[in-house]
Amino acid sequence: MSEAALTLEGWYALHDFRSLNWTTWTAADDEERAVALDELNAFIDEWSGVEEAKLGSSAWYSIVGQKADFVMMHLRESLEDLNKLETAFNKTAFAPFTTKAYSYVSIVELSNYNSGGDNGEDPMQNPHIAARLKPALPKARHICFYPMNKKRELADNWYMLDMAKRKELMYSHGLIGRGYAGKVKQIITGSVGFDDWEWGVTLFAEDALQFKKLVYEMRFDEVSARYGEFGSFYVGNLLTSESFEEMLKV
Ligand code: VOV
Repeated sequence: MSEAALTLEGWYALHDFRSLNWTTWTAADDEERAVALDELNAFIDEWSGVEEAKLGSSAWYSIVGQKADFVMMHLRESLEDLNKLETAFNKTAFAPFTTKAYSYVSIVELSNYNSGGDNGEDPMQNPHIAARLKPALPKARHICFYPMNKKRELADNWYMLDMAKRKELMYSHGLIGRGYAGKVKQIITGSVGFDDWEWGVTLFAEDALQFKKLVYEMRFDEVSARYGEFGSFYVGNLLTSESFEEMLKV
């Protein structure tokens, strides 16, 4: 049996994708729409307190294309916290104007492929590692999310490669990624046992074109070229209360 990579886990993650029901939104009167937006803003205003208390982080982006209209990405200490958040949204007067589009449940994950090995230290006490496991989501202009698997086919089975080979392959993956330092920030969340794919990939960038450049370059790297399997891609733009209200103005 091949040796499993050791993983460190941080905050639980929920990507909550919603679509707007333009028919009911445009049919509502000004008063109904104002109440709905007030309750939505009150819900969103709570996120900054959670982030300041270092108990989680949330981000809010519009989605381009027909898969969804916006996504709320939440990182929190527990699955219960995530459950409370989606329920709190569902209770707002804004929620009836939306429909559920897609969701993804996972947990921020770091694996030991690139670490030097066990040096006796508790990795959770390392501030660099802690900051990656419990990150404040960047308020970058764009987001890109997609789920992925590592292949388990007879000829190409990631899970049957030995640790040394996987380390070697992941080293090259990391090298490509490092070429995008300062341009793309990645948050890898593990979802084995939680959702339909093995990982969620969330990328943040000021320039959306860098998503295409990075994902394309990685397609030629063996980890992705041979072993990567990908789900649907969601790409979007940073939202603020002002830009969301602007988008909803009728
Ligand atoms: C933005 C750049 C970037 C950088 C620097 C980077 C680096 C690294 C390192 C150093 C490591 C290993 C240690 C760890 O940190 O866990 C990883 C791990 C991982 N990655 Fe990555 N990755 C990037 C970016 C990046 C992208 C764009 C993708 C999607 C692949 C694609 O083809 O679309 C990806 C996937 C993953 C996955 C699924 C894992 C977990 C694999 C596992 O088997 O456990 N990743 N990744």
